Amino acid sequence: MSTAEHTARTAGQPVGTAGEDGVLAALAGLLPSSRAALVGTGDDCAVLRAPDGRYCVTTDVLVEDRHFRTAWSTGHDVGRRAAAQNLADVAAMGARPVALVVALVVPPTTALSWVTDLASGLAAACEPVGAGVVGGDLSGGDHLVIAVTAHGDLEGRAPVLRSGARPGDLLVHAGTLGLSAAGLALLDAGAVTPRGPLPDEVRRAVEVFLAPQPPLEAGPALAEAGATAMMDVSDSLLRDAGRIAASSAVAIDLAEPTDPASATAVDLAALEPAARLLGAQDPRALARHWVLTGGEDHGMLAAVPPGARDQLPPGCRVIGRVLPAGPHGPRVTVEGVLPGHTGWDHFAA
Ligand SMILES: Nc1ncnc2c1ncn2[C@@H]1O[C@H](COP(=O)(O)OP(=O)(O)OP(=O)(O)O)[C@@H](O)[C@H]1O
Ligand SMILES: Cc1ncc(C[n+]2csc(CCOP(=O)(O)O)c2C)c(N)n1
Ligand SMILES: [Mg+2]
Ligand SMILES: [Mg+2]
Ligand SMILES: [Mg+2]
Repeated sequence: MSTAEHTARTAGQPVGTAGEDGVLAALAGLLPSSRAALVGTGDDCAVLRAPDGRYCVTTDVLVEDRHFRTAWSTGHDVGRRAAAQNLADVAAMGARPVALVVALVVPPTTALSWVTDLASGLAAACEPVGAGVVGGDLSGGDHLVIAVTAHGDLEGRAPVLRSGARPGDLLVHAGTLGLSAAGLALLDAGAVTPRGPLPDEVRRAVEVFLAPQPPLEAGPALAEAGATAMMDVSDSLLRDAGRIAASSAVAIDLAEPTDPASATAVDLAALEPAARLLGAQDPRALARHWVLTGGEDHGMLAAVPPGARDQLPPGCRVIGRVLPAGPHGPRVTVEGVLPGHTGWDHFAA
């Protein structure tokens, strides 16, 4: 279908029924392309040609009550999270973040200290990786909105796209899986209060939800190790592995997290206390659900050739394998089984 036909057919449809992919498809082809774009829309970052090389750029927005609640998160937490999710997109190209610009929409009643806390959170996330905040914009509005644009230096490496995974590759992951979703579930149920004393066994989940700490070093390290495809996990392991599968025209089979021999079994064990605190009838099943469908941990998910197994960066685990697409086309299975619910979609029906 041409973009014009697509636009005509879908014009009256609310975004709430189109789904994120539907909204992006409606935009695709209407947006002007850039002479400088080596990689345009569709990956974690665009890659632009610069006079002496190429660099990455990406943007992500945080919206009050959609991504965070001020009853749970301090300004510092939101600043760390806003930086982290963009730094993770840069790292997921195999680049090192260098500079952010930050646009803020702030209701007039917001305490100035919330905004200065936000700045200190941005600094806390950026300084350790040598990135700076070099500009932004300010507006008043009804809700807090934080839009961050991040720039990354590929240091001469080729960018690692979502589209390069090949059958035979190993699927690897660095970082946590499901902790953020567990933290959200605990806060949402009122099982913990963020600024009250947190039980030790669930502290990490709440902390990761409030301010994820992606293993940013793993991005460039995986690129150096020969990663063929990479992205950060923002919407869920299943959904984002599905994006690598679709972009690369391959199938992906994940290890079963409830199998004690699988690399994701450690995630399951870390999540079960949270599931028990929530009174889940089957804590393992809820923990498995978080591992597979929870987003916002922002770990690095990559495909690597089997020969790279011995050069994986610290903390990187093999969690699945890349297969030919087969008669069903690109898709993600868990030990051969097609999962039902897959993860977060802002515009899911
Ligand atoms: N409004 C838009 N206009 C043009 N391109 C867009 C727009 N929104 C998203 N995209 C592009 O679509 C692709 C997928 O976006 P998406 O936001 O899902 O990726 P992400 O930022 O890696 O993930 P997340 O936002 O879940 O952290 C990216 O290449 C992004 O630049
Ligand atoms: C108050 C509150 N309710 C729900 C969630 C869960 N959530 C929101 S967006 C998202 C996916 C990634 O977003 P994006 O694709 O925009 O990066 C998830 C898992 C939250 N963080 N805060
Ligand atoms: Mg991403
Ligand atoms: Mg995004
Ligand atoms: Mg998303």
